[in-house]
Amino acid sequence: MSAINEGGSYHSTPQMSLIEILFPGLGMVSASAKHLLANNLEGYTGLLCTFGISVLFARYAVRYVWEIVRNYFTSTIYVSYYDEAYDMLVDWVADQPFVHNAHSLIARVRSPQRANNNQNLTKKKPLTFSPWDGSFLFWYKGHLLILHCAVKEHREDLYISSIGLNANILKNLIEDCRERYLKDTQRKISVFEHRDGEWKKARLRPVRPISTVIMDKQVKDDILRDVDEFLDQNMQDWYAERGIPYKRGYLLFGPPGTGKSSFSLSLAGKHELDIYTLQLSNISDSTMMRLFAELPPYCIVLLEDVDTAGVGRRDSVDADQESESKSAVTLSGLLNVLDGVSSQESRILIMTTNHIEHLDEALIRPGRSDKKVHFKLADQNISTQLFHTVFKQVPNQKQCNEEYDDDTIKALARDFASKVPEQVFSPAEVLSFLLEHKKSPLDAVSCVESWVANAKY
Ligand SMILES: Nc1ncnc2c1ncn2[C@@H]1O[C@H](COP(=O)(O)OP(=O)(O)OP(=O)(O)O)[C@@H](O)[C@H]1O
Repeated sequence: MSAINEGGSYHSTPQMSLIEILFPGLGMVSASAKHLLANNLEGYTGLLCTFGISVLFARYAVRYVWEIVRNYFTSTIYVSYYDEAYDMLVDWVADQPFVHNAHSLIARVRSPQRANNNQNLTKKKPLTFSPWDGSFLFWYKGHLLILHCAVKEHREDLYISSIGLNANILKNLIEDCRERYLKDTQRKISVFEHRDGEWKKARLRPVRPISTVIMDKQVKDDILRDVDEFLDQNMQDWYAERGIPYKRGYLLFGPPGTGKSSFSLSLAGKHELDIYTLQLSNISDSTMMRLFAELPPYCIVLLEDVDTAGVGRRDSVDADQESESKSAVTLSGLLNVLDGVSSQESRILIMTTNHIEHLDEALIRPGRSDKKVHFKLADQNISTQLFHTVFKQVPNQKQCNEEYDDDTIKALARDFASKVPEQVFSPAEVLSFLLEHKKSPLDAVSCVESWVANAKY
């Protein structure tokens, strides 16, 4: 251990050594102070120097003591930005009184989906503030806690610490955040996307009743029964006893706007499952493998438009090109991940495509796509049901449509559907037309022929 003597050289003393052990660097600071004063820096200059050095040292000492306290006398829970616990904690923190006194904050526009049920969202683009980049003290159930926000490359990780070596109060807090978050997100589906090679919750979508996705009744009943059966409580054991991997895959195919994505979201809502969506065109095989390995049990993995992701038929893909591809998923990479050990069990895979004919046989064989569901353009039945969806009599809206009783609506629906040519328009197109005339079913019927003529011919 060294200090500076009057001549500027270094020497060691036992006292200094002890101080240096407790506060590394203090010896240097105090020797420098002595040195300055010994050189006859008098009056205010000397005082100012001493004061400055003391302040510097005090800050250093406080930080040092704090590090010791933090490491040996506190408990800490770390919450990663990429984990859903982060969303739970941030939502809770944003509503805490200590946020008002925080000196470093981040402002976010809170989307209506993320707002609490009891929050007034009449204001356009409501703002929410949360602490950012710093440490913040607050009280929780009589305990003094510290929230530390550590910003790294535009993202922040959170740490909460309490005094004492028992982390129970911190666990209680996270559990409270979780309960509150689940209450706020009831009847909503969490949609996860990949960001920086990790899953991150991107949005909450309101649950859409499966009855509002209009398709052939038999086809719908068949797939719903299949999913119900797969998710049955005893099914995992059933699969395990027979050594069959517990996973199920569906391929939804058909023209754009026929309800493939809507059906997937409704299915997730019906079974209270989260959806993990992957855009295969902008990730590599290794990233995809890691993401699949990190999937939680019981979720839906949605691979949309698989035909556009460069995983088309093997005969149309240059073998060299496939093996060299480092930035996009390859067909063999995808097949490996769907079958491999890293692929999470107890998950439902849904692939959607507009062009089933562009997909390799290997991708759509049973085991990877256990059921293939054809989503069709609107036929008479679909057009009739869409008409009912838009003009159905809702009790508290009856006064708007009181001149139309159920029988009249039925008759108008039949009339409307007979004027829409079969297998020409997608349900999305028919729905869009009906919404333009949502105030008047009569208008919808009288305008449909000219719409058909203008739209397609
Ligand atoms: N069968 C349907 N029943 C009810 N609504 C539908 C149906 N098909 C489409 N729609 C409506 O049209 C819109 C687009 O549908 P959706 O995105 O589900 O189609 P998609 O088949 O997934 O299209 P794409 O192949 O382009 O992804 C949705 O808002 C949905 O409400």
